[in-house]
Amino acid sequence: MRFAVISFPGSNCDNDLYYAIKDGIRENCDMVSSEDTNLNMYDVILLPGGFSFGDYLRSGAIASLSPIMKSIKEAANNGKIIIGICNGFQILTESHLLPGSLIKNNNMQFVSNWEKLSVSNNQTIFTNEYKKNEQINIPVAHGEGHYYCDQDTLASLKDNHQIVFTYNNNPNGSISDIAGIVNKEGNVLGMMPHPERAVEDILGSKDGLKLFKSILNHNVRS
Ligand SMILES: NC(=O)CC[C@H](N)C(=O)O
Repeated sequence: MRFAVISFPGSNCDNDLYYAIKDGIRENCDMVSSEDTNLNMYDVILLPGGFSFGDYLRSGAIASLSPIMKSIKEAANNGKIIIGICNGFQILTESHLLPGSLIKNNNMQFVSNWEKLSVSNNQTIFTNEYKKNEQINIPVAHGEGHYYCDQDTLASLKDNHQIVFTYNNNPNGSISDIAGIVNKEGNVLGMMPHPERAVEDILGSKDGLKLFKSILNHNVRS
């Protein structure tokens, strides 16, 4: 599989993500600028964490207007695999590739901690290596990580099993403890915690590695 990590001005987790793919699961990976427009050669597109465009306006709002976003939307509609982590999740909601939005943490503070997550849905492209309700340790680092959506959207997320990860000790006020969701079709994942920072024991956990390994079980040609 060919992976692309999209680098936006202000991304700061792009190298970590590149490392997780190259060294963690030993797959082909390129760094692609958000100013580029062609993603045809890639099977998996990764939007990293960081502070794209300084988080001005709202986190992810300006990045969602980048030249690369047209190709990302096309790729998503064609069923390619897309993952947005932290700022990447914010960019995906701002681009309406995922429902809802990320707003300021309830305590109005930046939170940087290890969090216990539950894998609420292990039947996805991203979680098939985990057990159902497996407890995993993944770090968070965000100021605008409170996932918010209206009640109809929440009901539809639940009905369609789109809630993939939940927090055991909600650090930001997210509705229904949501830490990560997929789109209805199941090919786009957004999550606030950082699996790419948990890919080897020396980092404190390698619970994030199974997320990237899960993708390899998906037949891209099917
Ligand atoms: N680590 C990150 O991606 C930070 C996300 C975002 N800029 C926030 O603080 O909410």
